[in-house]
Amino acid sequence: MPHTDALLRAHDLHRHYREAGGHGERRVLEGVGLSAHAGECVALLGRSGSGKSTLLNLLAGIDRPDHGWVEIDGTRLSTLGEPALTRLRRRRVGFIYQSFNLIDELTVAENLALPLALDGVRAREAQPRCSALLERLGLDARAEAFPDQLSGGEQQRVAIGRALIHAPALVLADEPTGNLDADTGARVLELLAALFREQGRALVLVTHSRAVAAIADRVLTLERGRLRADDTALSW
Ligand SMILES: Nc1ncnc2c1ncn2[C@@H]1O[C@H](COP(=O)(O)OP(=O)(O)OP(=O)(O)O)[C@@H](O)[C@H]1O
Repeated sequence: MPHTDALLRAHDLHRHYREAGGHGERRVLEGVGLSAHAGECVALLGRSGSGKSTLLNLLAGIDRPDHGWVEIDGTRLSTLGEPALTRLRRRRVGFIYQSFNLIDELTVAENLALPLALDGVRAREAQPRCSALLERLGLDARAEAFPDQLSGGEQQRVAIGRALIHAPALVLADEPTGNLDADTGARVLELLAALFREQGRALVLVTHSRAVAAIADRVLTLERGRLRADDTALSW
């Protein structure tokens, strides 16, 4: 696979934690490599405690590896200081969380526009992008509602929009349908899959669910600190 067009590349990532009490180490990641291209969805499976969140935090530049490197859209995160890393995260990465993480005091439209506002995009430029995306999300009638007036599925649709509005290279999703019932989750997932492919982002999706992993182009399992291709996953 050519590396040049990968939006995400991670090489030989190691992350160890000191055991409680200060003796010994918990070796969570021991040589993880991963890449994702435009329009590609990679699902990460793994038992609880296998290190999925640890890996997502390294890919997002929220945490730094003990060894190895991560590149987003050709920029190696280890070359950036904290302000530049924060800027890159705001511009080039979108996050979708299990618990939606919308801001209660902001309307749907304001939540959606937040990544643009944080990046200094003027309201006049942001507005048409927000309107178009709200329509695509089926939320145009809810633009002025607040998160607590929305269903779980609607809240996650807003969160998906917020993760995509600023045209990130990479979208990281952590159990995006974990708080939704099966039907709502399936519809939200369908929308997520359609949108990120249309827009040519790379999506890394952490999940426990086989149904969720089924939207992925590749399924990888984290086990004993390493990633392995899950050959059975695509034929579930
Ligand atoms: N800051 C930390 N300090 C010490 N140990 C940690 C820290 N963060 C995570 N760990 C340990 O690393 C291991 C992996 O945790 P992680 O949260 O990455 O797993 P996970 O696969 O995301 O689990 P889950 O599916 O339950 O969310 C666990 O044993 C956890 O206790």
